[in-house]
Amino acid sequence: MTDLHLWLRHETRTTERRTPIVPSDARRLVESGVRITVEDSPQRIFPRDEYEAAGCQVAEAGSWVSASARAVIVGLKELPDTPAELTHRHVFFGHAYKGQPGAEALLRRFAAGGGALLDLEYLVDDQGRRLAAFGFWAGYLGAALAVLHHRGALRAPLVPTTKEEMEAELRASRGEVTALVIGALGRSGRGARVALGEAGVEPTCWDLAETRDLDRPALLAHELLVNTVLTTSPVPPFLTDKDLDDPDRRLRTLSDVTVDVGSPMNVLPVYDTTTEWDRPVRRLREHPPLDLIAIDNLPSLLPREASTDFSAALLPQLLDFETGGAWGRCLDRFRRASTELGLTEG
Ligand SMILES: NC(=O)c1ccc[n+]([C@@H]2O[C@H](COP(=O)([O-])OP(=O)(O)OC[C@H]3O[C@@H](n4cnc5c(N)ncnc54)[C@H](O)[C@@H]3O)[C@@H](O)[C@H]2O)c1
Repeated sequence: MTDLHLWLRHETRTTERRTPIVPSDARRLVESGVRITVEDSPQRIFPRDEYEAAGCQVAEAGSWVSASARAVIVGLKELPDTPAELTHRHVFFGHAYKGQPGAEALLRRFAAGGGALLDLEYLVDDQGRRLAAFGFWAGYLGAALAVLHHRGALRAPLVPTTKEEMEAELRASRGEVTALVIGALGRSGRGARVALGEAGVEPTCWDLAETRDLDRPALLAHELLVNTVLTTSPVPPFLTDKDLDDPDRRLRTLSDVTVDVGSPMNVLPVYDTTTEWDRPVRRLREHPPLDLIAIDNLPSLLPREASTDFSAALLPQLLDFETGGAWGRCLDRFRRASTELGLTEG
């Protein structure tokens, strides 16, 4: 028997239809003695009935603020701006350790309330490998949208779809295109290669070895670039404004899956705002044209597939919540970030 009480919160972003725990995995947790409360959420891809049938209790959207202190609040994306003091342990993607905009403010809220961020991005094994990630589907969609746009076949606004529908669109699209995937050996890179393959495109694949001494003319000679790198220390940018102004540039479509906008790790400091589902493409240059796709919630476009894979990876970690070393590492990372900001004593 465990004392663990997980509280699955509603996501405030209206386009966020994913969930980190799908009903079938919620059932497994309940069967192992975990108590689960699920907030009602109009946009979540799995309906509340399926969670109820799995043995979860249902609560109102946003009611986590008054959940018992020992409940662990589980979500994916950003918290609402209130309350100012965060008292619970929160499991989600905080984007708070790379100096991102809003990072310090979030950590201050935890410091003020005595709560803790257990950031899913830092849930790693003892070799530092991520244990649960959406990367594959992010890369898949980043490349899929790019190739569809490049071929004049992208419809906006974007709406959530299924793998079968996306695959059919990719197969039906036509047109020669030279594509480069950077970060090709990672999860997103693999997804990008699969999507391009479905579109009949064989991309050039670069990873660490190929960017150590960056061949800029070779990069600019591709028509489509999908960036899927995950950097933990600053590296020289892959593209600068000067490259964008190069009249010989063949690059026409840039899909940045990494979207490290505003972070010192950003390898594409040639734009400063993401693009969104209603206007997924923004023109960065006219002569010659260069279009940008930089959407930071790509896997939400395939909410069922992305949630199911993510939840399957998270389940063993949740079953191991009280004893798992991975959560201890997450907590250590949070404490280190708070100490570095002078919010807590080291
Ligand atoms: N846009 C979205 O919706 C979305 C969703 C999920 C993940 N992401 C982001 O996608 C990125 C990739 O995630 P992942 O799960 O694929 O990570 P990953 O660790 O599986 O793969 C990253 C790859 O980048 C490579 N790499 C690192 N530095 C490089 C460099 N300087 N040059 C070339 N290659 C380099 C690594 O060797 C690795 O193969 C992350 O930044 C993640 O936050 C975005």
